[in-house]
Amino acid sequence: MQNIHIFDTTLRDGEQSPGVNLNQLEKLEIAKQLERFGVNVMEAGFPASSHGDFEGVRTIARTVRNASIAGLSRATKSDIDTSWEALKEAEAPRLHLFIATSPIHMTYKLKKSPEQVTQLAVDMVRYAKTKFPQIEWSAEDASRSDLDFLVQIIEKVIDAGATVINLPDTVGYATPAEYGRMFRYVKDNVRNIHKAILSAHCHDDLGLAIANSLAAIENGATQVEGTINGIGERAGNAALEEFAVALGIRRDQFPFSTGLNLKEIKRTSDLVRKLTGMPIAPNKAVIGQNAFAHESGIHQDGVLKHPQTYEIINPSMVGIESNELVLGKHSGRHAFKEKIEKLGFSLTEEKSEEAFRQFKSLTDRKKEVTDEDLFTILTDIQTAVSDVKKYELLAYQVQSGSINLPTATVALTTPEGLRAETARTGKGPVEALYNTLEALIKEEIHLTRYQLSSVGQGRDALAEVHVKMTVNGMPVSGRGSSQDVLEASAKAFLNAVNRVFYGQTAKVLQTANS
Ligand SMILES: CC(=O)SCCNC(=O)CCNC(=O)[C@H](O)C(C)(C)COP(=O)(O)OP(=O)(O)OC[C@H]1O[C@@H](n2cnc3c(N)ncnc32)[C@H](O)[C@@H]1OP(=O)(O)O
Ligand SMILES: CC(C)C(=O)C(=O)O
Repeated sequence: MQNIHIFDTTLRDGEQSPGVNLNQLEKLEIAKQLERFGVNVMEAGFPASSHGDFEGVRTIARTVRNASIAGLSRATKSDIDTSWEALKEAEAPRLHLFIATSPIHMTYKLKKSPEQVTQLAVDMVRYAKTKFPQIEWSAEDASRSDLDFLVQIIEKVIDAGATVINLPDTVGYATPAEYGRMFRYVKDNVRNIHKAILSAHCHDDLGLAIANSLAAIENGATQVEGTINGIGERAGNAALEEFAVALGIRRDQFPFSTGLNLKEIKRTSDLVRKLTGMPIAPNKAVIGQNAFAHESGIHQDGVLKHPQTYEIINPSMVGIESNELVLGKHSGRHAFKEKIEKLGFSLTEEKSEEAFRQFKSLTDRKKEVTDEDLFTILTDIQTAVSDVKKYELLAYQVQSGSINLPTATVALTTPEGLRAETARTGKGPVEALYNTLEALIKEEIHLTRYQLSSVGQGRDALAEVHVKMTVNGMPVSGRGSSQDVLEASAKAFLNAVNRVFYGQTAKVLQTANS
């Protein structure tokens, strides 16, 4: 059976989703989970785009050992040099070099003729080959490019040393038949194509990203690129979990295998959702909340009689188990540590102790502590930046009702280590709380998005808040969780503000300052 290489770009194209900005610890946590999921290549970022991205890529290159690490680069020597500096310590570094090949991109964006683009592509692949063992070359906007021009330029970049040829549907314009035809044409007409792997990279503007990826592998592609939860520019990229499950369920139609461990899908998806703050539609295929729910009587009757009447995917295939009850009030450190490992976390002694403290405090307030609760606590602790000065919540109180004006009182420590407290009113309890926090933090803050969701089900579910805001004009996001909605809201607010004080938001800082 033909094996398909999986190239994950959650940390690069996925991070290009509007409003998503991951710090280094968050990127690293996702990278480690992608490694567990079994991707062959992970694109860790675009090193030349900012200092923060450079550091993020370098950290991942130094840490992840079981996947090739790629970095995106324009066709310029300085982008290539920066990428090499970020990637050189990876086990299997890969440069992802791109340049657009469609008439519209060459004429209006690059302002170059096809001959100039060809020369630049060849020169830069040759230059990159002096550093990188693996070069993936992408013909940006391939699906709107002239096929014979594609054939010519691909032959030349392979001769120059490219080992992977990626043909992206950059703007999600292609239909499956067209996209498949392009791969067939390239496969049949590029003289030296046997020296390279052909790769598909699809966007979902017309909702065809998975259909197009499948058409590509039916026509010669042996690598597929995509992101977890389908996040990415505009309507997003091909969702890798959907692609993997489509192959798993319809092997009769698609006789291809991957090295992915499908049981890691749920965890990978949860982690990406949590850290990016990108919500998942309940009806999203494979990982949406309703993907395995049956509401109507006739369906329920069928499923009770024989699950496969209405259920083509067994939830356990993607790591969704029935909500397991875990550890309680009387559990000790040994059982807790074993549980941490089972959930896939590897914490330092200090972080493990902090997790145990938070777990114990939760068992005082919550009847049932589930795996989902623990996953939330552990993710927050694992990605918390502990060694920087920041704002910390000491205490808060909010009074709210239909008669009095909602009023919040907050006490916090400032990055200088001082205690500050004040009170403000608002139209509702969250606004009162945020007005108070704004009054305490001497920066110009504008909240642009507030999103509240619950982790798990039931009256005592944890609240999770994601916010987006600008701090002194810089866009930044934050998240917080707690059993108390207001505490989760305050934590999310401070988490966003604290990112500004930590170097990992360099990408955001640079963009805003430029
Ligand atoms: C399809 C894709 O997803 S491609 C990847 C897109 N991702 C991103 O853009 C995210 C990161 N980008 C960034 O941080 C910034 O755009 C940077 C740092 C890379 C560049 O910033 P700036 O130098 O300010 O340039 P800006 O983004 O405004 O314009 C891009 C320039 O690169 C050129 N360019 C675009 N693609 C390429 C390429 N593949 N090779 C060489 N040059 C290119 C453009 O023509 C333009 O050049 P010009 O200034 O001579 O007109
Ligand atoms: C850089 C390339 C591969 C890309 O992201 C696209 O064309 O969508």
